[in-house]
Amino acid sequence: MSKTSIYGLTFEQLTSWLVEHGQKKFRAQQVWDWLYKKRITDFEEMTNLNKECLALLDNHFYIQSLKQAIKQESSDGTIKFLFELQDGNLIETVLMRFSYGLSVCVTTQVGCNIGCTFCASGLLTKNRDLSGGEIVEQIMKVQQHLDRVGKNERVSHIVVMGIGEPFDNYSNMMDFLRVVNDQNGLSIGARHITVSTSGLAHKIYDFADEDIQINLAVSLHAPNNELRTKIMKINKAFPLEKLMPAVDYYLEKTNRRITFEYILLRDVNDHKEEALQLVQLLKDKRHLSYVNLIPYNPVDEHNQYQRSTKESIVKFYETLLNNGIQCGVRVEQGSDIDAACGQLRSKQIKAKS
Ligand SMILES: C[S@@+](CC[C@H](N)C(=O)[O-])C[C@H]1O[C@@H](n2cnc3c(N)ncnc32)[C@H](O)[C@@H]1O
Ligand code: SF4
Repeated sequence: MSKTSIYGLTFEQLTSWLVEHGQKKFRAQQVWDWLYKKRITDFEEMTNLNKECLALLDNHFYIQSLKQAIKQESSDGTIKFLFELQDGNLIETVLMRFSYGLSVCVTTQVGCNIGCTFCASGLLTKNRDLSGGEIVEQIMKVQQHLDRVGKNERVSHIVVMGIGEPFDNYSNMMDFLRVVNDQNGLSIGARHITVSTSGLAHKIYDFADEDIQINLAVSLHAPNNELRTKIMKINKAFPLEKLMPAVDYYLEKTNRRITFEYILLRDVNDHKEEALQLVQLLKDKRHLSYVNLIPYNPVDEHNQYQRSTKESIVKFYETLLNNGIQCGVRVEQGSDIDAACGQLRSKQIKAKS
């Protein structure tokens, strides 16, 4: 029987599993305290569990499987981790420091099949989905790094914006969200967690119907179908006529704000014309919309794109703002390391091949 990651179980799943295996319900809280409060990595350290329970856990689960392959530290405090999974695949996880706290960007898939034309993550097609446990373990590895540094710092925010399309790995992503949000464990507030999608409209409906208050970001990047299809192939399957009704459903159902991500690509989508089209697209939902303008992180393989000039970024921002659209320009993190998501992984794979 092959073991699975204990991080992949929600509190309810662990409780039922323990009860089914003849253990008392309260053991679940003991196990979670060891995992998420004391953050141990070996079942033997769970000293208040009886031998039978320890053997049971040890026979069915493991705690950690990710190996740190590379750690790059930026002068601004950003740390990028490259982890090797049990099967040898590589993934990235990033720790970022903001005035409001420490945020971790997690990966949900090994590669990505959506293949956006500007993204390093999509350079290598998807090998497989990550399990819920493998996504949770990324947070635990970063938290354990912080524990070792010893400044009593805690991961306070999560962005599901690493390699992969989270809505293409929906149920594992939801298990992950339930584990990290659970008050019995890490208790990271739902409003401190953001999931970003390239726009899988049917899953936006599902996400709106979930009983959890996680923030949603939609990678828009263009205000019309022609341009969006050029930049993002996914727009063929989910054009704006499908995406925007899903967005409207989400807003109506949750009454929570959506962030629209918009990478500014020089002379591609950064003119006044596109800014005005974006205003039109969002004007009926501007009270619940926020546009995050993202300076493009150059990727060698996508050299058809350049970062917009500072001047055009400011003009685009002002056009949105003057027309009543709430917006901001993303503060860059880790620009002196392989900052674009998926870049460190693809470089490492190229170097090995
Ligand atoms: C890597 S994706 C992962 C989440 C999801 N697949 C999505 O596309 O929203 C997270 C965000 O990074 C952005 N991104 C990808 N490549 C980028 C680059 N080279 N420079 C800046 N942002 C980039 C994406 O457009 C998206 O908004
Ligand atoms: S931007 Fe998101 S969806 Fe597009 S290729 Fe990159 S990870 Fe995949």
